[in-house]
Amino acid sequence: MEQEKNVKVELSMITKEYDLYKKKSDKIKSLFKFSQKGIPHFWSLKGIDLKVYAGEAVGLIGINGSGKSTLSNILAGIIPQTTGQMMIDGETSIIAIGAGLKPQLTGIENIRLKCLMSGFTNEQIDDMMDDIKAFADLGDFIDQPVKNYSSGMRSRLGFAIAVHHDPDVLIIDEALSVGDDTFYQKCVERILLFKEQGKTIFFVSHSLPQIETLCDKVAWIHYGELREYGEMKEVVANYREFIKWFRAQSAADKQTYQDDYKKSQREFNEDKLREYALEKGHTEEVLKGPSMGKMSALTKVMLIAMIGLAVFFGGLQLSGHSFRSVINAEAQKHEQIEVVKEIPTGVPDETLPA
Ligand SMILES: Nc1ncnc2c1ncn2[C@@H]1O[C@H](COP(=O)(O)OP(=O)(O)OP(=O)(O)O)[C@@H](O)[C@H]1O
Repeated sequence: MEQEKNVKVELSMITKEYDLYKKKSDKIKSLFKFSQKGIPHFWSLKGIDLKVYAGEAVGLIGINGSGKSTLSNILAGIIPQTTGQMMIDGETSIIAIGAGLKPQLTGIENIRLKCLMSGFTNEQIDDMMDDIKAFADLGDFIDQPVKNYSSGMRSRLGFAIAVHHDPDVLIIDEALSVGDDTFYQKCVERILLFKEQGKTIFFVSHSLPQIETLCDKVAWIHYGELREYGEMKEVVANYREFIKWFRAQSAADKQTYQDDYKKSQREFNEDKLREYALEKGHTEEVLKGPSMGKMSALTKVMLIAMIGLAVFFGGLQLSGHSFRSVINAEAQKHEQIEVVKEIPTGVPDETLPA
């Protein structure tokens, strides 16, 4: 029975909204504006619900730009969702081509860096190093900077590091599409072993045969929406039908279809999201996001006040009088006995009387 299974990942109304600034300076200017009016928005994800159990491998499919990588990056904690709730039971690790690898560092240095960042000690890394090197099977290239690697070699290194981290949730974003057959087989075996161990796998791929080999369930993302989620065979069959239908359309009709969906992603907003959430039986609570999504008006007021104070004190300093000396001059002028001693300007002022 499904209820008895262990829920590993639960997403409720996950959205990702991007502000489409024309210039970098517009982004800075927006920090000082209280209204977001006039800034075009784009909702890459429009409220994704997903419940995944231990030991399941879930394929994420969809046409280009549908939101697969956005979702996998949110799952991996690389980017925050704008709104929505995400529960992940355990550690996640993502393998995407080159993700998280430092191009200037060698393969060995990248292994050490990523392992240290994940909390392993140098001794533990020494113990794991030979296994990781063997899995990556890069020969002498392991001592070369990663910037000299092909995409397949980067994928090998990323895969080797990630599987040795032994994550509870493994996210593979197109990383298998660039490897050769031998490496692909090795990864497939490892992924199947992970499944047996009750780990959860998200697998992003345009290759339906790969999805069919590895996945139990499939989430079909379509222009930011979860169009279908269910048993692999059924969803893949429906997706194939859609692709066939889409390819049969004229160039003009394809364009209109895409334009309409993109328009709806630009015109999506909080009201529509609320309506959609309630329709799906969620409460308002679920619409909250991680607080880092957007700056609130209060945060903006505080930021502007702090910048104002910095400019004010900086101005006093620049004009040759520190804030402290101005206060003391004022105090002496009014024959006050108290000497202001400790107003922290951060800059020592030798001109002050002791
Ligand atoms: N930083 C960003 N700013 C604005 N829009 C973005 C940003 N990142 C992604 N997008 C948009 O979000 C949508 C989803 O992108 P995403 O990369 O998740 O799609 P995808 O399904 O992984 O595509 P592909 O199959 O081509 O890799 C796209 O329309 C993309 O243009």
